[in-house]
Amino acid sequence: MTGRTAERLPVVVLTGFLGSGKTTLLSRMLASPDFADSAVIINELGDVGIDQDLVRMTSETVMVMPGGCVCCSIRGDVERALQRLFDDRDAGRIPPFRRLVIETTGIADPQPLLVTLRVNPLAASRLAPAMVVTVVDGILGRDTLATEVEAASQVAAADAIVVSKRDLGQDEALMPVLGDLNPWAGRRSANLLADPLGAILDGECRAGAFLGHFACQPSTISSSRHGDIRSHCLVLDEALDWTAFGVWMSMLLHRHGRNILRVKGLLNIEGASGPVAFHSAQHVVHPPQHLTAWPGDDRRGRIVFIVRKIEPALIEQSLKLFDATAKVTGDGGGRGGYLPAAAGGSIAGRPVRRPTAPRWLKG
Ligand SMILES: Nc1nc2c(ncn2[C@@H]2O[C@H](COP(=O)(O)OP(=O)(O)OP(=O)(O)O)[C@@H](O)[C@H]2O)c(=O)[nH]1
Repeated sequence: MTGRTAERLPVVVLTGFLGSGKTTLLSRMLASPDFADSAVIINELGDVGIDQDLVRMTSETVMVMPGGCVCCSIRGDVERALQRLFDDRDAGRIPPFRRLVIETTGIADPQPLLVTLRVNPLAASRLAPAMVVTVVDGILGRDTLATEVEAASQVAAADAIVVSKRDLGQDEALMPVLGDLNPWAGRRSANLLADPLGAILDGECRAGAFLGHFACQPSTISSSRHGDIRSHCLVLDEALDWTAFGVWMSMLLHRHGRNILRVKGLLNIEGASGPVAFHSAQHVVHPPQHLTAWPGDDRRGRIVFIVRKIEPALIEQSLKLFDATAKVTGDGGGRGGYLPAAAGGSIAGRPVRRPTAPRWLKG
């Protein structure tokens, strides 16, 4: 090994379909001494990122590439991001880092990124061959693999596959499917919220053990692949009524189900002292997390939607209308009917007054 090769930094590409658990795993990694001194590049769909706000709490060197998908429209941005990271590091403008983690968007085919990392001169000279860790949703994974070509490509590219959400009751038929798709990758079943990191990422995956991994295939992707999928970020100046939001979200998922690929929000809820993190992937709504503090000075709520075949403006209009109606109706307004708790959604968990739903939301 030459002196130059010895300086090449390990790089992990963290991929996985929307909502599978990439950011959860990334946050765990960055909190671990094994991954101290990591620089992070996060590629998020949409103009306003949520992930980086959460991840920035655990790492100082986070670079975000919003607004496109790393596998198609912004490949040049990867090269620029790398250049800037190394320039800033060499000039002492950011803390020195000894490894790099790149989190792709949930709908990225990672192959073009891997090609870029191999052929870009800066990457080729400063980075070791990438190690690909693919997170597969333990509940939705099999369905997603059957319908989303990018999800299959993510699994195919993996050196290590982490199957998340074991605690929620994983689909037992998923592992054999993953084995068929990629017999070479190590596979782990995990509860990303609770398992020790060492159990999630076995020895092969840990920092420092990345050299000599795999050769990737040339890309065949075209940018039109994501034609039906759009992301949209809502920034909400005013605090939301939690009950109205829960009812609205339940109706939205009930009505538009599989075409709501992902919802992620940092919500400013009336009466709450900190933000509430909200996640759903397709029809699965995760329990909201009450955070103690906002990641920065901006206290406005923001919700990112990744949808297929839906006009994002309609979502925005209907939420605003719904929330406004809830506020006008108020507790004693008496204009709305009562929803049973089940229809009101597990979020609210109590009977709620239903504001008038826009026709677009009705089934
Ligand atoms: N119970 C449980 N929840 C999990 C697990 N892994 C992830 N989650 C939850 O799943 C939701 C989505 O996780 P994220 O880490 O944001 O998923 P992601 O892959 O980064 O999503 P995108 O950025 O949209 O692609 C969050 O509410 C997590 O807390 C797990 O193993 N168990």
